[in-house]
Amino acid sequence: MDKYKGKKPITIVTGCLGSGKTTILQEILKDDEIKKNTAVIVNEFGKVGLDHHLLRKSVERTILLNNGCICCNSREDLAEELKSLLNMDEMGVSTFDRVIIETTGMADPSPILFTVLTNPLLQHRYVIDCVIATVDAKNGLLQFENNPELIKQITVADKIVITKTDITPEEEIGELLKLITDISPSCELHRAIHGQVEKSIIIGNKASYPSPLKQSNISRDNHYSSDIRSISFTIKKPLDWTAFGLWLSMLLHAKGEDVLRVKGLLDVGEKGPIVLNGVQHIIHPPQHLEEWPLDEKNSHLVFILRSIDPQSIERSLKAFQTFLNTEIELLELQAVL
Ligand SMILES: Nc1nc2c(ncn2[C@@H]2O[C@H](COP(=O)(O)OP(=O)(O)OP(=O)(O)O)[C@@H](O)[C@H]2O)c(=O)[nH]1
Repeated sequence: MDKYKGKKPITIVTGCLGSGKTTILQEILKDDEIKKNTAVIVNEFGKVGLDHHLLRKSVERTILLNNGCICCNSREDLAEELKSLLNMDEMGVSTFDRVIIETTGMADPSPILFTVLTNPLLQHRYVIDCVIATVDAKNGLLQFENNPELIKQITVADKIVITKTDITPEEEIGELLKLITDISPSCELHRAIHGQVEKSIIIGNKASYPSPLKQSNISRDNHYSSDIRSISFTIKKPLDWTAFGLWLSMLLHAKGEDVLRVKGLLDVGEKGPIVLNGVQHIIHPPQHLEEWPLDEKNSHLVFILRSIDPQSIERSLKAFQTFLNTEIELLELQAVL
């Protein structure tokens, strides 16, 4: 990759919770050439990241950073992973041409840029190729109101991909596009339905980052809104999917706006699990996987909540577990701030 002067390009994919980052990566990584030459770093809240299981199906070289949020604290873990990838590449153990970093939905991506641009070794060996922000057409207007990090993501991004245009009226998309271009008049705009994008949007950009304007956004102390918590569960036995659907509908009916994200890999007694995916009031059509992405077959369920006591979710789930015909165990309770 001469145009990068021997440096390995990094693409950062950011975007609000559930805005379609993993879906785009899964699509891109179907390309054999990209799959072979790409290392993926995924940052998720909590111990039970689910996205990396799904991405690992595409690329073996998928690393989960779950020690807090990639956007805050020290980014030493990210720096260490990037160095260790270089070591493996040099030893020929696992070679790669490019890194894709998927941030959490809550992330301000600028500390990632800061890490790469200020660490002497990383600066010498990597180049930030491009920052892509996904914006959910269906939830975007609401997310603009409630999620300050979306504005940071948009201001830092070189390219914005509007997702879920298939389920959003054109007028809403128009309103959203206007907001985005008001915030970032020079960004490139693209649309994606179910992750289908031109691969050149993600791969093969020119190493133009950072522009002086965007560099001024880079700081370490940006943070996301407080009162956000995550809670995750393991579920030991197959659960009753219909009863679970009922429980979840009740929860979202009562509190949907503050259930920022729900994700699950659920054993419902079939050969493979169901991937559950919800953003606020919207539950996307569950995906039935042919097989489990890992040897371990326990169900996992993760909630990211705003202004909701996570333990109330635990109490409610446990009270309902007889109907779910299973046993729910708390895996982790994380105060994000
Ligand atoms: N209808 C529709 N659904 C989509 C589209 N893109 C993604 N989805 C669905 O939206 C849900 C969330 O997508 P993900 O790719 O997991 O979102 P994410 O940004 O990686 O989520 P986090 O990592 O939790 O922030 C999934 O159920 C996807 O299938 C789209 O263009 N149209």
